[in-house]
Amino acid sequence: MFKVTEVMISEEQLAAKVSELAKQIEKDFQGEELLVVGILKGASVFVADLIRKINLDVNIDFMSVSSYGNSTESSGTVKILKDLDVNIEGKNVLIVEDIIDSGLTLSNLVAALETRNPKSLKLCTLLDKPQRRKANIFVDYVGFVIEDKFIVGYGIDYAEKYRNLPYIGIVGQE
Ligand SMILES: O=P(O)(O)OC[C@H]1O[C@H](OP(=O)(O)OP(=O)(O)O)[C@H](O)[C@@H]1O
Ligand code: HPA
Repeated sequence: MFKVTEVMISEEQLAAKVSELAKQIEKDFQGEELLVVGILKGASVFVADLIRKINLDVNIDFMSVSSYGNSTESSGTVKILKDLDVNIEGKNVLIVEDIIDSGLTLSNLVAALETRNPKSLKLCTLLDKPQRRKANIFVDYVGFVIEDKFIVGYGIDYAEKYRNLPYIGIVGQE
């Protein structure tokens, strides 16, 4: 039976990091407009907290993409299940993810969005698991670099469960 066996990142630590990331983003985009794009469903909680700490002219949108079929393929195309509502040509775009693992989702998504000619395209992730990386991507804003443990909470699921936990927990065998 799988259960959440340990807290990896507390609610307080998450809140402090979200504020810190928001301040960096605010500084980098002073005087600019910003389109924040949350990747469903995992990033929904993080993006909701993050935008409320960014004191800039911010618009938000969401995308839903399917997981890559073949995990050994790093240059495939991402299947877009829900596209952006707006045209990003000439806009500053910040993609917000909950976690980067192999990096395949994000690298394929970046390749797809670059063809639409945004003014800038930056990446933000709450969690980064570099040990599992298969695609080489540069991430502009990283919350926490974590070890290779299966985690849940704060939007992140295990079989669609635990997204509503207010902290990041480790899933283990009971
Ligand atoms: O770096 P990668 O190995 O590509 O993995 C990261 C992706 O996996 C998770 O999404 P998931 O497909 O589980 O969908 P969800 O956000 O709806 O839970 C996460 O939200 C990232 O989008
Ligand atoms: O550790 C994880 N937990 C849940 N979903 C994930 N998707 C990539 N890594 C993870």
